[in-house]
Amino acid sequence: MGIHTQPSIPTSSVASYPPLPFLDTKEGMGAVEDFPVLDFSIFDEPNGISALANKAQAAFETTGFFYITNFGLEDNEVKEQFELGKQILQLPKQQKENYLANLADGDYNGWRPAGSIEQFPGLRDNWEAYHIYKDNKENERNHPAEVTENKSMIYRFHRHCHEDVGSKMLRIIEAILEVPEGTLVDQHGYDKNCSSFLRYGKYHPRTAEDNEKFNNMYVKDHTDFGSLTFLFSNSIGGLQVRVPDGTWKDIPHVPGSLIVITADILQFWTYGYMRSTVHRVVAPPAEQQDVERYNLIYFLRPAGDALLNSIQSPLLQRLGFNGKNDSAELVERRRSSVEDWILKQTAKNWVPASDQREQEPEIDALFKKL
Ligand SMILES: O=C(O)CCC(=O)C(=O)O
Ligand SMILES: [Fe+2]
Repeated sequence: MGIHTQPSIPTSSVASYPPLPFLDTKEGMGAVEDFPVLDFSIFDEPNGISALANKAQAAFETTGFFYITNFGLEDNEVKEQFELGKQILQLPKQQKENYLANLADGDYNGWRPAGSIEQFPGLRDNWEAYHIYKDNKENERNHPAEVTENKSMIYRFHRHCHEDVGSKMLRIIEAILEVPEGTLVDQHGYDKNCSSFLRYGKYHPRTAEDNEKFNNMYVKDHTDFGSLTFLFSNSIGGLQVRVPDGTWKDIPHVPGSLIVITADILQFWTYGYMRSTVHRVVAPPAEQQDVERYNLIYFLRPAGDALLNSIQSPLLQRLGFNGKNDSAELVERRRSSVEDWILKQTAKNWVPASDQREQEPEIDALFKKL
């Protein structure tokens, strides 16, 4: 059914890079009890998938947000990736410019400079990222030596996120939806043409005065565009999730965990039963405010030619998630492909701040009449 266990990643030369500042702080962090932790070590046990499905189901109905532990990568393998990201993003600007992503066309493969988008009128964002798309022919491009020299290590990590963690998570969702094995996994074959990618990100710290000008915001409220997003938890705060009563919760660091964010495609596919997580990044707590905030994220997306049409699920039928009350706009939207949705959403990042939709990700607007 498409789940492949990858061998673990060997320690490479990257391990000798200077370590990142992994700070230990509680300030600004919420309570971990608010979100479930799925222990993947039980996945292959008899009833393991249904136990994990039972644990995840309520989260999918509310925030779409939870953690995974024991996901098959050692702490030092994850740390090695953070360090590699730091190494790439510390390269001189002129060098990174050789690897610019074709952002205007919605293509993130390569370097995305800080300040690419206007966050508030006249004010540009403070984050840059280096993106590595899947190891497929159509994604080939030039990369700095830091990438090419570590290519096999990077792609093994990439594949583990996609084919192991991603497939297991999709299998759990298939169990929740009571659909045949493979219904979702098969739409995410690693060899299919899609825009899944690994992000090495870096937020440049701002002064307290600048933070105030930006309403303390690093990344405004948004949902992610693919199916699932996996963020490797680290101790630098700032990530927040919107909960059903409309308030925001700080996301606590759970050492050794992977943070899961549900993204738009799952909301489309389930007639809105599963919620695309509304999240944002604010300036980290005071004691971390001067720290460069690195992140490491895998964005899992289905094949680009898959449709936004919903899947046939006995659970959804029983619960009445059948699209009967969908707006004409939503019905129309469902006829488009995954690639079309992702490209249109990405393009919106380039809309001037004064014309941007305030406080309401488009997925909220499309589904609010349900
Ligand atoms: O940096 C983070 O914690 C989250 C970033 C994020 O939401 C994104 O890149 O889509
Ligand atoms: Fe996000």
